[in-house]
Amino acid sequence: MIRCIDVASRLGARDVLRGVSLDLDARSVAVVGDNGSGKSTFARLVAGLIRHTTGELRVLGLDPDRDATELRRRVALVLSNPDAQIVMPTVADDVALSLRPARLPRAERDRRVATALERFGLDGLADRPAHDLSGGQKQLLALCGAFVRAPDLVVADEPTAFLDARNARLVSDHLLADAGHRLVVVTHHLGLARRCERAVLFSDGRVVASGISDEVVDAYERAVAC
Ligand SMILES: Nc1ncnc2c1ncn2[C@@H]1O[C@H](COP(=O)(O)OP(=O)(O)OP(=O)(O)O)[C@@H](O)[C@H]1O
Repeated sequence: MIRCIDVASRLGARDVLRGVSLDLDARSVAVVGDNGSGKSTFARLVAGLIRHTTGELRVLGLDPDRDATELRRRVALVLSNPDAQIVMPTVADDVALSLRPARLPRAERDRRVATALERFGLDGLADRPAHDLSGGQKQLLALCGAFVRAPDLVVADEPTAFLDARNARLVSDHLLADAGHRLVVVTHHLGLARRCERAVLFSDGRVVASGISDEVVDAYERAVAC
């Protein structure tokens, strides 16, 4: 799913990621580490939002430099702040916006939006103003907008950050569901990280551990306890 060979990312005057080499072929990968360790930068690289400076990167076999359009079509990004992702006035219109690039016939677009809203329990809220939703409902709306496109890879950056335990569980269940997509999730929620197949631990812009998620999270917890 993701292959990095000695990848570096320089943002402004800073080398934010350095010497990142990874070969990840799991259905779900958690990205963990301290604040400022480079997790979000890694997520943005994988989603094609920013370019790496040196090294070789492949995501779903695609080269983000050469295949940027294809990468954006196949990868959906979900951020921790759902307000930042709401563009359209109503819930249904906001989800439909994600399908605009697909140029579907109106009936097909409406059908897919309705199915997605139902899947995320938002079908009763289709005509509500999107900004009036609760924090948890907005995060579900952001997920809905990502999943309606049937992406091959979902990259989620702290998707449970503002959620209560119930909604965090709901969002995690949707992200981890076996629905034909792969997942890369940046999270400080180590329970969610442990539910992923693999995990990567970042420290100061470098990968310091990668492998079975329980083992990587154990290593992180030991490092934090020191
Ligand atoms: N556009 C930028 N220009 C310069 N420095 C940046 C930029 N974006 C991020 N950084 C720096 O890169 C480092 C890593 O940031 P990043 O957001 O990837 O960390 P993170 O591990 O996701 O942190 P957190 O857990 O706090 O969200 C930080 O020191 C940050 O200040």
